[in-house]
Amino acid sequence: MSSAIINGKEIGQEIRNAVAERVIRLKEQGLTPGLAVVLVGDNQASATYVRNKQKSCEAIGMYSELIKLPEETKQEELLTQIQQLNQREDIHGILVQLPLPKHIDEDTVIATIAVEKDVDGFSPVSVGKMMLGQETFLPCTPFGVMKLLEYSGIEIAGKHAVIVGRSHIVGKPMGQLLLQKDATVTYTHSKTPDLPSFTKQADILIAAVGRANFITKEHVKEGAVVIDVGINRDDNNKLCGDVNFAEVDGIASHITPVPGGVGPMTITMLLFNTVQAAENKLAN
Ligand SMILES: Nc1nc(=O)c2c([nH]1)NC[C@@H]1CN(c3ccc(C(=O)N[C@@H](CCC(=O)O)C(=O)O)cc3)C=[N+]21
Repeated sequence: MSSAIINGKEIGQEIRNAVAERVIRLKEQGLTPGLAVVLVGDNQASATYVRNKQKSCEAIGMYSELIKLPEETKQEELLTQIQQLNQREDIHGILVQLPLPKHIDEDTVIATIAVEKDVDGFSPVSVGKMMLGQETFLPCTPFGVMKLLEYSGIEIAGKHAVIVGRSHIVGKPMGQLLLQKDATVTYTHSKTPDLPSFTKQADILIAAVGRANFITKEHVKEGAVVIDVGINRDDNNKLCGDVNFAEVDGIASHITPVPGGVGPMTITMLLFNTVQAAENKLAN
């Protein structure tokens, strides 16, 4: 029997519809939620992502503004831009598209974003609050995965979640959010010896390694829920995840496809956070 497909496009759309309703309520009160996306340089993939984010904003009636800066932008200039966005009344969320050019220090840039506008949830204060279980913007990709699990009726408490990958923006926060829902969490990564001996124990397996088709049938226990966070290009330049879908299909109970799984949820939760930021401003 083949695995149940967790449809991120569909679940994302359902959440976006609810977010669109909140946009209407805000507009009735004279406030249009606004997202600023800062793009430095001309990375082709980044340009595509940014366009998708803007289109998604417009589709639900939000305002979005692209601040496009040249590759050779100095760090100081970028920081000044962010400080200006921090001050703006019409901008509620700020996203600085990563990666940034090598001469710019990402940590410094992200730490400059006002915490109440940090809709990516990447700033040190946001991360600290998340760790403490305090109210804050959650990073969009792990937040989106939590929504996928919730909408698919997958129980988390008491389950063994194994994370493959320890990035600041996916792996680390993903484990934290699952832990907060009472999963037992194991972190694995590129230096983990005998990876399958760990991943084979997973009730919920999160693949966030960034290597095409890296997770194969040897890694997966019968009946596991497999969440594929990867966005890679295979040898034929086709979009694919970290999981070898064809191999794992039928072993997993549930699996997310790429495209149409986690990706659309990342953008959905960005919209969600931005509307929340606007609502917070109205409340304060
Ligand atoms: N500050 C910052 N925040 C981010 O959230 C951020 C970032 N920088 N840098 C780049 C990554 C990548 N990312 C994606 C979001 C959605 C899809 C997505 O919607 N993917 C579609 C397919 C899109 C396609 O066809 O190419 C899918 O999986 O179905 C992909 C990738 C956000 N990122």
